[in-house]
Amino acid sequence: MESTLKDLRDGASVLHPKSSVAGGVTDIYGEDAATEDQLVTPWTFSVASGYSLLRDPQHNKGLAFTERERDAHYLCGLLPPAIIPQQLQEKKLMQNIRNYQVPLQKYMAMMDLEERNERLFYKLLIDNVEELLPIVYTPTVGEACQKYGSIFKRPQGLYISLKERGKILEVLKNWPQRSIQVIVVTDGERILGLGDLGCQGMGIPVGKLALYTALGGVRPSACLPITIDVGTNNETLLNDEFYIGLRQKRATGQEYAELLQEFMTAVKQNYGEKVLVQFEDFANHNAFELLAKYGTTHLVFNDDIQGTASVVLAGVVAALKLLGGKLSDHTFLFLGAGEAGTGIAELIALEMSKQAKAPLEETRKKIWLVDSKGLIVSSRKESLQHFKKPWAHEHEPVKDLLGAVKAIKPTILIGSSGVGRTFTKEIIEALASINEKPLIMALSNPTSQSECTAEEAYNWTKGKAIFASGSPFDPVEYEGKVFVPGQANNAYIFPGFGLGLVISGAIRVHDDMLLSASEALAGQVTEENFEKGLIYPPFSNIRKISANIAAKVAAKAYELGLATHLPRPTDLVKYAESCMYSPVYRNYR
Ligand SMILES: NC(=O)C1=CN([C@@H]2O[C@H](COP(=O)(O)OP(=O)(O)OC[C@H]3O[C@@H](n4cnc5c(N)ncnc54)[C@H](OP(=O)(O)O)[C@@H]3O)[C@@H](O)[C@H]2O)C=CC1
Ligand SMILES: CC(=O)C(=O)O
Ligand SMILES: [Mg+2]
Repeated sequence: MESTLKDLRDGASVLHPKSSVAGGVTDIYGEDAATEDQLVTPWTFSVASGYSLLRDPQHNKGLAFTERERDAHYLCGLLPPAIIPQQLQEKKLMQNIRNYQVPLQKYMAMMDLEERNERLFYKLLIDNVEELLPIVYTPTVGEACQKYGSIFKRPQGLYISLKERGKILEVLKNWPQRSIQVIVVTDGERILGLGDLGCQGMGIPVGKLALYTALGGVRPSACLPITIDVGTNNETLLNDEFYIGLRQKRATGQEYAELLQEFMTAVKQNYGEKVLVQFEDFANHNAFELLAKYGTTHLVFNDDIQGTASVVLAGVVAALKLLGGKLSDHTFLFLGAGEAGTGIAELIALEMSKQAKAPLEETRKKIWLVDSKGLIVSSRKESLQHFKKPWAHEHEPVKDLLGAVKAIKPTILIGSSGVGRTFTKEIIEALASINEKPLIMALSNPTSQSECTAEEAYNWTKGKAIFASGSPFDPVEYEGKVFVPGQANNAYIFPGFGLGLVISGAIRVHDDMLLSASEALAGQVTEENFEKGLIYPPFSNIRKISANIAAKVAAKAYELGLATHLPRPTDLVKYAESCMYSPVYRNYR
């Protein structure tokens, strides 16, 4: 009864849902503390063996089960005689995956593997990250979301729709894992640059969380993908007989806000204050508001606004080695003034203001944005959405990007419009005529929405450009020289960033943590990378990179008094590494 006494000492009620029962096991869902008329979830736990062990993806090892394990766990006869170690299983599966010609087939093979044998899935992803990232993540995940209704086999993650209004807490309790550390949630309204994919956006939280584990080392059982289904305005999906979501137009206004409020409250109630909620691919009319509203009460992070800002700032800071000058010596022009565009602009302005000890209002003036109506200027201020207003500088109206390049003369051009091929030959040539080495970042995903291709960037600048894109491009040969494009994607940041929050027990996200993550990433670019024209390190080193990011983010959390994991570990890099999930098979007793 020790913990019950402790609860009483702490002033908690004996019926507190987190109270412990005899034996010291935490009664997480309050089954034992509930009164007879309260509803409880009848969870049971058992040791998997025999046939069910082979069908349990968390514990299945396939042909890697040893003789002793086969004897001890009733597996004899259920497997052919060969014993194949994990390394060889990996070799065979990589061969199978390479045999598929179509990326979506590779995606489906990877998802099947995840459902069959989770550790082997992560072993493949970690060891072959550069090859498999474009499969489980952008660009293929975009196509998977578009076709989710047809390729859907088994549900992954939690679906919370308007039908669950009033019982979201109960829905959360249906999820088998209880110690959740990271939730990635979408409402599917702005999936990459592909627009409203409704409930089929689930591929994104699933993919992002696979990266949380593979790239950042957060345990898979601590990750929870969620899609909030409030309907879709995508007519094609509404008329698609295989569509898996609610067949109605999107709920908005109070109805939407109340569902999100119930969700955020239930999440905190169920998982506590330290669970990280990552908002992903919400449309900007909700994204900024949700971040502002819940940023003061929950541990929330918007990957599109904040993660993207941190990764782009890192790339720009690294690129200064090639471009020369300080951050404040450069002039930035964005195509796209939404979540990504204004999020990046704000973090660059913040870093500039810290470096130059200048007011934010001043440093913002080095940054210009173009939206679908042209250059954002002061005469448009009244009609602008709130997140664009800080960027409405004094200038005469300019109707398009070409005009803006000529008028503003940027040194750095950033695409965050979600619209493919908007960096035309004329625009890139105009940029190259102003700059010895223009930095071009075409951030929009997937590949079809990239503002230009790597080949276009190098050809149209006659090999002068430093180029990075949101989705990967192959190296390009121009006049006998090979140019390696970098990948400016928030996947460099969010896994390490989240790990840093988790290991420090952070309770809030602070902008200074984004700057720390950025600094850590920029610091990982080597001379060898620079020589190839790269402004990001290769993804093959991502676990080391993530540990460094996590350590810097955690250090900042401690410095700001936002960390609850005490005492602070002395060597945070080593500590981060020691916390990272390993996909190597465990031995069974
Ligand atoms: N590489 C990475 O890590 C990331 C990439 N992205 C990508 O960035 C893109 C945009 O995302 P996000 O910022 O969230 O989207 P938003 O919808 O918030 O913003 C899009 C912006 O682009 C503008 N725009 C759209 N079409 C045009 C056009 N033809 N000409 C000029 N401007 C245009 C919009 O103008 P208006 O406001 O007038 O409608 C809006 O300002 C997506 O493709 C996404 O995949 C996002 C996050 C991370
Ligand atoms: C990468 C990402 O988060 C996006 O394109 O939305
Ligand atoms: Mg996103």
